Amino acid sequence: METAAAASLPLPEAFIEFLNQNGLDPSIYNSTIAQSTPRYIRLKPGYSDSETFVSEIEIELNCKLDKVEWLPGFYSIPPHIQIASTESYKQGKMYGMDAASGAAVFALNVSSGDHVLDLCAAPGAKLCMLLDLLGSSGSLTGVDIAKHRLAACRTMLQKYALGDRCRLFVANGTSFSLLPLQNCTDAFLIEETKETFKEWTPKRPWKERKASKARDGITSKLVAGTQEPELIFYGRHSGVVGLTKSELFRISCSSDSLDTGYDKVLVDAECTHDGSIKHIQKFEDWGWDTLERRILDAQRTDILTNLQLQLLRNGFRLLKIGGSLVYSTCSLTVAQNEDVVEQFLSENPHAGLQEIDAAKNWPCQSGRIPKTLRFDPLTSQTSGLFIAKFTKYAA
Ligand SMILES: C[S@@+](CC[C@H](N)C(=O)[O-])C[C@H]1O[C@@H](n2cnc3c(N)ncnc32)[C@H](O)[C@@H]1O
Repeated sequence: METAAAASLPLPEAFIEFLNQNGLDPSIYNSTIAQSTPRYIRLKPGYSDSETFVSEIEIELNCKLDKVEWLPGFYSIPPHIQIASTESYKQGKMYGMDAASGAAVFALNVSSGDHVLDLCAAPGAKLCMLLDLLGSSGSLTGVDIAKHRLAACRTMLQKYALGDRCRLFVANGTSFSLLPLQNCTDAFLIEETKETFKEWTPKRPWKERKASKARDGITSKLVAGTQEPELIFYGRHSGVVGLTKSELFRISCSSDSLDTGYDKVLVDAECTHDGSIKHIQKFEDWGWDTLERRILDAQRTDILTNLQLQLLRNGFRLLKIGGSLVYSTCSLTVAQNEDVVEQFLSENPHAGLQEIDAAKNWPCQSGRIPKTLRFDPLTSQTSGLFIAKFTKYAA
């Protein structure tokens, strides 16, 4: 039956077989669904409940904003509406962000004062939302292995003056070990003779730029985790200002019996992006053979699932006892989601899945493991996303 329905879709047979193997309905990749799925925008807190502001945006976009009742601050707009040229977007009062992605951030339950780690942070849509939820206390540490992507994230933080409590590291998330600064700063006596971090400025001395350029060449060799994380941005209240370099890097987690750590960790892992219909549709232009290489190749999937598991393990290692970790991917395959969760739980007796309370009103379904969630594009009217939330019972 499924294959017959799928035959009418412009998808290669190998992809349809892949979907069937993963228990996915090929009809979700129907171009009609892609065209009818709305776009979502997130309004900055302080603006999201202002009727005047909503009306202003409606005039700017020349369309009606429909409030997403199940997700605070989110509105849907017709899929063809472009937001990038509007003043509200340019001023950082409105962001383009899929509602399912917003749900992954919301699931983390970030509150003011939390120390949050975003282990796969670039290009930063979720990081910006995390910072908005954090408000004026706590801290956020963003990590990504791709320097150019994290640099784009930094540009956004600077442009919208969002990064006051944030620091960004180019580093391998599978081995990143730096703890939030609040745990150790009190213990330091900052010696005046040592060079300390001054307030961040994009204009760095020539000597520093040269050193950074030399490091760029080796960023791609971060894989084995031997490379020191590279701090590419820090805000005035991120805890970095006033520390020496050795102090910054000493605050690291070296033992497995960690009783301090981050209150909240987001692992929005690298994946095949097959849950995004818009992404899959791009292969019509890129060529279906590219899709076979990037999504269907078993060897690549093995490498990816291994990476996802390692990111989850390390994120959990850096989580404090009683803290929460959200693992999310925009893949709908079991291998990158439930299998990773199952494997992780089997090796971590101190990890448990947590119910996502807010999800009772969300348009999603349970994953194959109870308490995990799947946003399926067909029923949720969002992009596809998998979410699992863990807590740490002991070190
Ligand atoms: C799904 S994207 C993250 C999207 C991001 N959370 C956002 O909301 O904009 C996955 C990210 O993981 C990063 N990544 C891949 N391998 C990594 C690793 N070993 N350590 C840290 N980041 C990694 C990629 O560079 C990519 O930016």
